[in-house]
Amino acid sequence: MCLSLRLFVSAVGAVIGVRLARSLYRLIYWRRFSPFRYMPGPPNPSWISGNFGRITFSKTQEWQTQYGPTFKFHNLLSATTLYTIDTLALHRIVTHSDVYQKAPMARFHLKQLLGEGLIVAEDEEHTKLRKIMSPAFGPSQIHGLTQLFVDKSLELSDVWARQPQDESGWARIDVFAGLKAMTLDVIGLAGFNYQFNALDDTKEPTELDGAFKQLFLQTGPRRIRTTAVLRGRFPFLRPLLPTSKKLANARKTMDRIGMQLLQDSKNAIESGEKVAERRDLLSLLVRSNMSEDIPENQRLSDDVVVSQLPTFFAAGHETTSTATTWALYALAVHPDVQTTLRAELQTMGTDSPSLDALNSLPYLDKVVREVMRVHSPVAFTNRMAMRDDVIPLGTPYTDTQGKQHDSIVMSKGQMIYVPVAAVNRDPRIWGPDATEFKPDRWDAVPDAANAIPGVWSHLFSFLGGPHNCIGWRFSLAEMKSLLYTLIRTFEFELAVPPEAIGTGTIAVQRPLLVADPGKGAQLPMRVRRVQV
Ligand code: HEM
Repeated sequence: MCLSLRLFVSAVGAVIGVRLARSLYRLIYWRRFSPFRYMPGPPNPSWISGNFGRITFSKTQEWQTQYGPTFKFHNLLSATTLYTIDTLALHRIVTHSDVYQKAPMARFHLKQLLGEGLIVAEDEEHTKLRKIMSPAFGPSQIHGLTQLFVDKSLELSDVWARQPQDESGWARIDVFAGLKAMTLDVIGLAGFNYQFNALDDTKEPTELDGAFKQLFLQTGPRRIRTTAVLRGRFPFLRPLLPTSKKLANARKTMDRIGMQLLQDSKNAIESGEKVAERRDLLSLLVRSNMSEDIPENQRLSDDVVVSQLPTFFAAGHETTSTATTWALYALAVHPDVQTTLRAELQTMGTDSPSLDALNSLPYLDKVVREVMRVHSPVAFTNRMAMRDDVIPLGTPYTDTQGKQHDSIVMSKGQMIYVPVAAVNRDPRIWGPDATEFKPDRWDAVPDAANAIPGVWSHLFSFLGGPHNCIGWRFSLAEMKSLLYTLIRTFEFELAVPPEAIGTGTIAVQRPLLVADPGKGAQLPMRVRRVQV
């Protein structure tokens, strides 16, 4: 072996040795000295996988009943993870974004997919991006986009009306697929003035659609997935384990098309012609970035602007289609609510309501809030402590030695599971019927709900603090437009028993068939035109 190769192998060996020693030290530390060692929580079934893979909503509910609102579980490689639905603790976690951030491993994976988007930025970079992007998501912008939301909802209802029907007029439709196509078309046009044409089955999928699908493919050969996990977990392995070729090609296509779209937006803005017509988020972002309010040295580079496209795509499209799918599920399971909602919507004499008109419908508003509470589309997120801290607790926990704690001592590196859906369904806040779908509960919001540190409606669905969902107004306007159009036009029933519908274990809670999860997200429904 030549000298340089020997030196290289020794250097890699030394790095691996140091990393392993550090991991071992951390493990011994967590086991013997961590403030978490006496925190209650489920037993660790495996040193390698911990409780990972078993963490479903119902499992965490079981643990909550057994161990209380604050407990620990074990993640991969037995990493201790804090679980808490204590609203005082969650307030500190989401509002102190200098201390509690997405873990480096999560950010690494997100960056691989999305580039330098808002969702991966932290600290000053995040503040800067958020300041430039916020105007694109403000109330007047969303008013302007509502016509697009309604037009696309009408297009979806035309597609559904054309589906084959039985003799009573019922069609069997996977509503999730239709809603996904609709929200894809919307995010293309509203996000970056791009026609995906997903609702038009006479058109071939676009090149950008293909690139995004490739990028966000959940599955892939086991070797590729394992490599991705190793690259995320052990940064020093990254130069030795290259990313998948398909992923790299998809990113290249996306960046190339993104640059073209950005150039189009810049040309339109500079020529001054279409400024008033261009309402897409990208054009607004470009305009905001060029405005005099933003000092030259604070402006975003083209690469960073283009990186926001996959972020809009990832964060803004399946979340809203998932939420609306669950709304149709809830309305099918509660036909009385569906009938009351339809009666309210039919009082409006137009197919094309404005956002103000949609917002003036009180029952629609209650239904949307209740869907976002019971069927929170993002069930959880994660944070890591970037430095030592103490988290106050509203409800103290008793450790396994019988000692009571009114705060949690956090060490740098401590992982936290932020249980969004569990907070929205906490019986201590919403009462014993917390898991039931009852839109009328919004006539009298319980006082305890005021403590939920969420940006919207006493709910945690869009999170709170500096990283709250920037697209919450966008999403609610789109969802209301969809429900307005679809419920006025069609009746909905489930095509399978409610127990046959489940959810996966990933953060976005898509519906799937319990008997056939391999087929992916779907919600088969019976749909027919409203009988007059
Ligand atoms: C029902 C629909 C939606 C739900 C439930 C939802 C939920 C969330 C949640 C929980 C977060 C915080 C994630 C975290 O920090 O760990 C988030 C962040 C974000 N969402 Fe949404 N979202 C929805 C729709 C949208 C839409 C329509 C867009 C854009 C068009 C969008 C764009 C974003 C972005 C860019 C972030 C990152 C914000 C930041 O870190 O400052 N979301 N969303």
